[in-house]
Amino acid sequence: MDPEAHKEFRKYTSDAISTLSWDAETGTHIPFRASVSHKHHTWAKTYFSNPELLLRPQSGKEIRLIVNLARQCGKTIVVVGSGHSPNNLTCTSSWMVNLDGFSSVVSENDQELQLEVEAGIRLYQLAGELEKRGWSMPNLGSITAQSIAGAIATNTHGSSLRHGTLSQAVAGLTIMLSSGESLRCSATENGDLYHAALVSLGGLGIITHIVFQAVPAFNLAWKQEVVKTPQILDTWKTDLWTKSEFIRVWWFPYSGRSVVWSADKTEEPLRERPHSWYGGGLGRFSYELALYFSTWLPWLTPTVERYVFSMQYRWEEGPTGSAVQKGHDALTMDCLFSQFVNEWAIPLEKGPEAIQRLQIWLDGDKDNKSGIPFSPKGIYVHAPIEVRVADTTVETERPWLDQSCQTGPTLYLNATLYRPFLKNPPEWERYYKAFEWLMKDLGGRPHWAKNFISTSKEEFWGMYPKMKDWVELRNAVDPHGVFANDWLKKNILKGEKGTEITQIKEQIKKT
Ligand SMILES: Cc1cc2nc3c(=O)[nH]c(=O)nc-3n(C[C@H](O)[C@H](O)[C@H](O)COP(=O)(O)OP(=O)(O)OC[C@H]3O[C@@H](n4cnc5c(N)ncnc54)[C@H](O)[C@@H]3O)c2cc1C
Ligand SMILES: O=C1O[C@H](CO)C(O)=C1O
Repeated sequence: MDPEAHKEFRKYTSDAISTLSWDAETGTHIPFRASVSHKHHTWAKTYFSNPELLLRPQSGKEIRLIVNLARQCGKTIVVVGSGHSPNNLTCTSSWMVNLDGFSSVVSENDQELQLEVEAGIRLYQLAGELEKRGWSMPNLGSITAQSIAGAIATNTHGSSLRHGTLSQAVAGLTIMLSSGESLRCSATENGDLYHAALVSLGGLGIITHIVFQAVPAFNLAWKQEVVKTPQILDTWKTDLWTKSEFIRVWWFPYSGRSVVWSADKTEEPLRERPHSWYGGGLGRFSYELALYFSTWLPWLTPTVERYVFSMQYRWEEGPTGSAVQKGHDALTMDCLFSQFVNEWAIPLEKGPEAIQRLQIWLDGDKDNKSGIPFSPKGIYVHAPIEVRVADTTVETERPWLDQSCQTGPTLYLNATLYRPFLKNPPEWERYYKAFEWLMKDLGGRPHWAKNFISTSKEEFWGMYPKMKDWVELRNAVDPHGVFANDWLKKNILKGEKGTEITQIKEQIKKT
């Protein structure tokens, strides 16, 4: 941007901030945290964007001020939680809002074990607030860095056939629409908006409050064991997914082995997880370095993965670690460093076929027994492929954009590819194209937050029976398109047009 244009731009946006912070009711300026032309990137540094303004409101009044001004000035708003979505869902050149400063507990209901919180609260903060009260989150994914609103907006899940996705623990929410109006929603109040907003993709408004349904605090006794992968397939329909409350499987396609992690609630005393040099900084750095070299010598990848597997776990079958930890500590893990993650939800019963066909493909796919119409030649992948489940057989209405299987329990296959020192792995797009072809062949739908690369707007409309309802409701509650952000326009919204941007001062005087 040339110096004159940049000077003009800074004046325009400093006007915006001074206008933004003016509170007509009190005739004073609200102290406002805003930064001009912010540099945003996702956690994994997979995507970058340059929002014109990053605004960090600390109160509901400030949030309403921002929404009203954005509407009046034809700006779009993208709310960013902790920016952990690996795709470009939170990228924008317009206004970005972050609620890290809007993260307090509002009220609690001891009888119902419910906590109402401001929506910027991070999961680890929420876990701490619940623990103070002797409560816990019923289920969790791999980390707790996300904001609660951000985690549910893309339908974050854990791995248990006795729990659904995290959205299932949301008993109610309050959403501020582009009109500036706030609506409380639940299964019995504004039910349609509630089911649309439970997986909102940031497209309906700013979720300002969430009523979280907790459970009594619990500790988990967990163990992990190395098994030959065929054993996973043999026990798929018997007790693999039912023998414990929480179960996740890490599949190592070059080792012929998988690790089964299982956990159940316990009264036993806490017992720390085993430490090894491999699990610390040195092990993590040595893995990243080895993967970096394998980006130059891809054929080395299987050897690296087998070495890392034997260091991290063990080669022969059998137990490889156990502990007793608080629920939210046991369920989370170190997800290492920058990565692409391409995760799809398919019907649980299709799991063995998915794993067998992908393994055949990765082994070279002689005679094209996998049925995947792309060559695996020269493609080497990283491990593990995460194999996780959710109980999506609940009778109550599901979130409209819930990517889980609608007719029974769901399997999630997560094809993680690491980016050692931010370097993309070779042939990653060819791998993902083949993986996604297989997932679609098995009736799958991609995780909204992750790095899917070959699903069109038309395909999404075919995948989701409630998509038309969701878009119609979205357009009805946001006629000005304040929350019709770039990602939604590219992936979901048909024929959406943004509004013209006019001068902020003149705009405010008129209203
Ligand atoms: C290391 C790592 C581990 C992960 N583990 C798992 C896992 O185990 N299981 C799983 O399913 N996913 C997992 N994820 C994905 C992650 O849970 C989701 O991407 C989640 O959406 C990120 O939450 P966030 O707060 O960072 O939201 P962001 O990525 O910042 O935003 C996500 C969406 O939420 C919207 N949003 C945020 N706040 C609000 C608000 N207040 N009102 C309205 N919209 C809002 C944003 O606009 C955006 O559309 C993982 C990601 C990483 C990087
Ligand atoms: O998106 C995700 O990243 C981690 C894997 O590293 C995980 O479990 C996800 O889900």
